[in-house]
Amino acid sequence: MENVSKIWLGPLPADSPYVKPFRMYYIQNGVEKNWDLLKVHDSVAIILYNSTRQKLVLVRQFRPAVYHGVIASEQGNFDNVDLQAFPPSIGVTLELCAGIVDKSKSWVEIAREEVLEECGFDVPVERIEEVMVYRSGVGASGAKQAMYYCEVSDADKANSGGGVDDEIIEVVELSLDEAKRMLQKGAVNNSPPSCLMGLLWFFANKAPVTV
Ligand SMILES: O=c1ccn([C@@H]2O[C@H](COP(=O)(O)OP(=O)(O)O[C@H]3O[C@H](CO)[C@@H](O)[C@H](O)[C@H]3O)[C@@H](O)[C@H]2O)c(=O)[nH]1
Repeated sequence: MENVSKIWLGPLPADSPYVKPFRMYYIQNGVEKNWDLLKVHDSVAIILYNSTRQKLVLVRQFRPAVYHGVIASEQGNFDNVDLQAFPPSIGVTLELCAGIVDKSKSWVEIAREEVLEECGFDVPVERIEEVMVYRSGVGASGAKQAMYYCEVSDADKANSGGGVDDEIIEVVELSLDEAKRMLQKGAVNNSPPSCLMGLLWFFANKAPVTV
């Protein structure tokens, strides 16, 4: 996964299918203001719990934006990045199974497809429960994300997951203790807030009661 050998930046092409930057102007309290925005796709994310193995199912992947963010925080810019000093592994995240809403299907159907493509579980939409809907990137994109929960079992496993086309996604099973450690006070990890919130929701609402 971290077999990344060369990294460089370039200007955003105007026809990017993923990100469109623009400036919004508005008048608030009689004062003209503006705000620079990014239009990005809405998305779904799915908390997956494998009850056969009592494990949470997450995904690991190299995230260019996280790699960039880590280096920008550390060295203040992204010039002359030294791959020895900043190995690509620093841009690898642990996240909920997720996907962008870029097709005209219902959101829960898109969630079902992501569970199959990324994690290899074939479940009907009736078993996917909506948890909550929120806005991410409130400073830059305001994109909507719907979070779902689905309990799976080994019997639902249809393939090994890993994504489609040239996606490189590793399926990771976390014990509940390992997941709890991600939420401990002082924990530092690369996971997005949606993943951490999803884990908190799981522990508050779904985790098996242990005596
Ligand atoms: O610049 C880009 C952007 C996306 N892709 C492709 O598009 C896919 C989109 O992936 P998908 O699995 O549909 O969505 P995610 O990348 O998982 O991202 C969603 O899930 C994340 C975790 O919740 C959120 O942070 C994001 O905002 C949300 O879009 C990627 O894998 C790539 O194949 C590119 O090739 N280039």
